Amino acid sequence: MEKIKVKDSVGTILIHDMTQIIPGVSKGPRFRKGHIVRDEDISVLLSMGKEHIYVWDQTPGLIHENEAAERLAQAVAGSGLVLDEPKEGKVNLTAAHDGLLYSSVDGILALNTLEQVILSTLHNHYPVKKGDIVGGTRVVPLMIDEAVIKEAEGIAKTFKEPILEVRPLKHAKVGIVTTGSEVYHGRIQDKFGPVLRAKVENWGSEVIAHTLANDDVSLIQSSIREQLNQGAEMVLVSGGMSVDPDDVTPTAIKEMGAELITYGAPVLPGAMFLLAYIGKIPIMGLPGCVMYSKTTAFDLIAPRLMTGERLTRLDIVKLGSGGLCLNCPVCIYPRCSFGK
Ligand SMILES: Nc1nc2c(c(=O)[nH]1)N[C@H]1C(S)=C(S)[C@@H](COP(=O)(O)OP(=O)(O)OC[C@H]3O[C@@H](n4cnc5c(N)ncnc54)[C@H](O)[C@@H]3O)O[C@H]1N2
Ligand code: MOO
Repeated sequence: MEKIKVKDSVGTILIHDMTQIIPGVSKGPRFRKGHIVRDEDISVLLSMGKEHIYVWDQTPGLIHENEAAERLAQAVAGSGLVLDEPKEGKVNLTAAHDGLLYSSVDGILALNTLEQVILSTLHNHYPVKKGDIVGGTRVVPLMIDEAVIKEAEGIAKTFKEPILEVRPLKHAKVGIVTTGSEVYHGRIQDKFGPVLRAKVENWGSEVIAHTLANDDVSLIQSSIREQLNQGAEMVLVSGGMSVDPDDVTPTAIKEMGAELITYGAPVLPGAMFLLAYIGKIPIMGLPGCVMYSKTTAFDLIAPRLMTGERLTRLDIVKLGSGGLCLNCPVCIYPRCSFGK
């Protein structure tokens, strides 16, 4: 590519965004691609350390960084994503709606293995709000061989699912069965139900029934059945999940003909979590920590179920790496390592 002295560049067209960084103040394009250099720009360009600029070079087979970034973004984007305009050679992918990011670890690796190709994303299963940036694409050089981008596009097509996708959480009718003799007999006030209701509503779903049940297998089972008859599409059973003789919730769920996916999850807090299905309907057993701790296994697993994903035991055991909550004085999940 031909370069010319900035001093001689008045009237030429910039072929890429030119970034100015003022430490502690700002970072961004001071001049955009396509800008026609004016007299008064020369001193600014020199102050940004640019003594030379490139002149457009139409070498066949090479494409500009902006086009490369756009094509990469299009290749990886599935539903629920918006592609921003290229800025400084980079294209951001933002969430078109609230939901959960599904990002393919293998797909991201395959693309980044190509020289000079960059795809950077949030973690798989990151909860996102509409407008959040979930990933970005760019290439390293200003002009890149189009064959590299074609290869990236080909790789993206070999994956069954999109490399990046934001899935919305579907509205679910949720039933809650709160176990525990102390609550059932009114010895203490129920503090679990309100926590679960708030989480369910925050995920855009609704609680259609809330039943208190003594620590009694058949009473817990009949409470679950009744909620299923009322149309529950997900049932949460709280308490009675650990090792005391009165902890009968797992037995109740297992013995009512549910398909047990897991009793136990490599997540702290939330190790005594249970997931089972009756037909398509997930039944979860939630240990006491789900009431006590701000974020637990429940927060990692329930939103995935609400996207319609059917989870296997392997999905649950994969949570071990990153499954340890740091118990920060103020919870900043998901901006932390939990669930990553
Ligand atoms: N030796 C062991 N101890 C504990 C284990 C273990 O494996 N071995 N597991 C621990 C873990 S992890 C958890 S989490 C807790 C609780 O598990 P549970 O689900 O069995 O909880 P409960 O025994 O039913 O209740 C614990 C505690 O919370 C109060 N509670 C329960 N439900 C309500 C409610 N609806 N409203 C208000 N308060 C409620 C209950 O009164 C108890 O004080 O066990 C660890 N221990
Ligand atoms: O299940 Mo406890 O569920 O680890 O705090």
